[in-house]
Amino acid sequence: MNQDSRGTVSWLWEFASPHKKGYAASLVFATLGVACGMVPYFCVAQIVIALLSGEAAMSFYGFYCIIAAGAWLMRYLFHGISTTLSHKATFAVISEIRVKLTKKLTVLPMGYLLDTPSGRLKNILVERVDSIETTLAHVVPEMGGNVLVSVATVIYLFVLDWRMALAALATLPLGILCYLGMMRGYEERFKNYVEKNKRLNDVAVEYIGGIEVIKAFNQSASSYEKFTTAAREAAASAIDWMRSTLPFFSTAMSVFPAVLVSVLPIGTLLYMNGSLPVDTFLVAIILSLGVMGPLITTMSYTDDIGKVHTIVNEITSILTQPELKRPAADAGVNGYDINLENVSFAYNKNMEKTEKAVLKGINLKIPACGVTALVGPSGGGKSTIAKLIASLWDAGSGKITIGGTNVQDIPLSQLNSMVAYVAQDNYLFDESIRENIRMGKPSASDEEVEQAARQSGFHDFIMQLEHGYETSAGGAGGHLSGGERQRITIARAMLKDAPIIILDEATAYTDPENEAVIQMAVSKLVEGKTLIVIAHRLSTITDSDNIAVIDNGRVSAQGTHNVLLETSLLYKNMWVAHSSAKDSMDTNVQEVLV
Ligand SMILES: Nc1ncnc2c1ncn2[C@@H]1O[C@H](COP(=O)(O)OP(=O)(O)OP(=O)(O)O)[C@@H](O)[C@H]1O
Repeated sequence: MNQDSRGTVSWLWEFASPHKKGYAASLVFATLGVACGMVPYFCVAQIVIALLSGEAAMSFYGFYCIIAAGAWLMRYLFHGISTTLSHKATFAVISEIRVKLTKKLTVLPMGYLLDTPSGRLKNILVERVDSIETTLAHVVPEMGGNVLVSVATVIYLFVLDWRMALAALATLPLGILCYLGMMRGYEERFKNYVEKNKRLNDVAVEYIGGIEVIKAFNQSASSYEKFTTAAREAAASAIDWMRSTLPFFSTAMSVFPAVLVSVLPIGTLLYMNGSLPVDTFLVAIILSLGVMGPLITTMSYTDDIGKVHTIVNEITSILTQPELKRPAADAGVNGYDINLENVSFAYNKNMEKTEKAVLKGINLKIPACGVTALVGPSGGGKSTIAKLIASLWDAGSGKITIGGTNVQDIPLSQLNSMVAYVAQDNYLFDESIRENIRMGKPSASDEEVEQAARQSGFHDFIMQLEHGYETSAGGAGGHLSGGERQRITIARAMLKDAPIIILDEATAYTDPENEAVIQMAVSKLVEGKTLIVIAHRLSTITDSDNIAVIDNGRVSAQGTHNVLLETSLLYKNMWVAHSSAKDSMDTNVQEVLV
């Protein structure tokens, strides 16, 4: 999945380097903190030596007690400063990563977004990005500081007496072996845990999103089972991860501090044969106890290092996805006529050149300032044409031009400002109707929003709702009917005031009476614009300047309604079928009324 061969460290550096000053300062304070934490051990060593040598002056002991207490306080002060600095930098990094990810999502082809379950994307955006916090805010400064102080103390012990230094480090190899045991297969197990949790997220989102269908078709048992299976697998992966980690971890934690097992007998032996002064012996005992604290802290971060590769891979799997390639600078566009030249396309790239392609060499001229309708059998490729014009995907071969410029040479932001695309199921956010309409033009005032709704013929309808414009549209527009949602998305597109408007079955959920009202309002509003309408109800597009019949990925005929009735058998059949369905519906209605 990851397209980039860069290593984890290189990515972490890219994320963290804008805040390197904060991390460097945090590392300095962390080192000072750990160093201060070692000072009391030195003080205790001095006090014990003085006691043994018969030192009687209380001021001597008082001095070292004050130094020890002061250093202990400073340790927490420096640690506090260090962790504040590292967290400040890390939360900025996390926010920058999230901004990068969300920006990236806007320039990725729709195919990638549709093929990736939304639970998975949410999991990466929220949980995975969050889990980078431990690595950056703790591992970098605290592990760094602890390593530096441990190494300095061990060097000091070697200077004092190399034999006692080795004795102090005697438990280290066993402890390291335990850690190596813990780290064997650690990454795979963590990866498995992450994968299983992603699956759980996917299934949970699917379960909640499809709850209506599940209930309607009495699928609760099997759907719930899918959910519980995913939950069980996620739990099992966590248990497997912990089970193979904890025994090694606990052993390491018991072995590391057991320094006296080696220091005491070896030190006593050397002291007895007269080659180790008593004060050196005592200092070695105290420092060997002191050095294990930072070493254990250092080791405890190794599992975070084991996780970070998987976490970074998850994040970069989105960041390295190939984008829709577009130039940065605005392109010159000479008008708003649209031209498709020999355009072929397949959702699955491998099928681009086969009969299974969705579009197979489409040639279509859509003049500016007019209404072009795309009609044809279901699955013929009408919506796909609209989506390629709106640059939701790139054409596989051939080219699409707007005002003579290839859409692939137009930056997405410029294209987005030129095209308003209203699909059958446009998303409404869990905000008021007013805010949902305002999304068409974020700078619009309340009056402009209401004006757009009024001009689109929706104002009265909105005012009839319980809270008027402040009525919540609900998550995914769930509080409104299909027709109501479509009216809001049309008002949103009208407010955008783009020169090219695509209505892809945008009134399919609306009843015929309201559809006629909407169409009249829309046709007034789009004067002078390029309007593309995709419709199944042929009666709604008979007045179009240009109608293209799309069948099986090809343009099978083109012309006005009357011309097509003469020249296209497919169109004529569709018209006859539509008219007779309409007639029989009208008769049924009349029969019911009688
Ligand atoms: N995201 C997608 N991934 C894979 N195949 C897709 C995708 N979207 C559409 N298709 C397929 O592409 C073909 C053309 O679909 P398209 O929606 O363009 O047809 P349409 O003419 O607009 O149909 P309808 O009138 O039913 O909306 C269909 O076979 C459809 O299954």
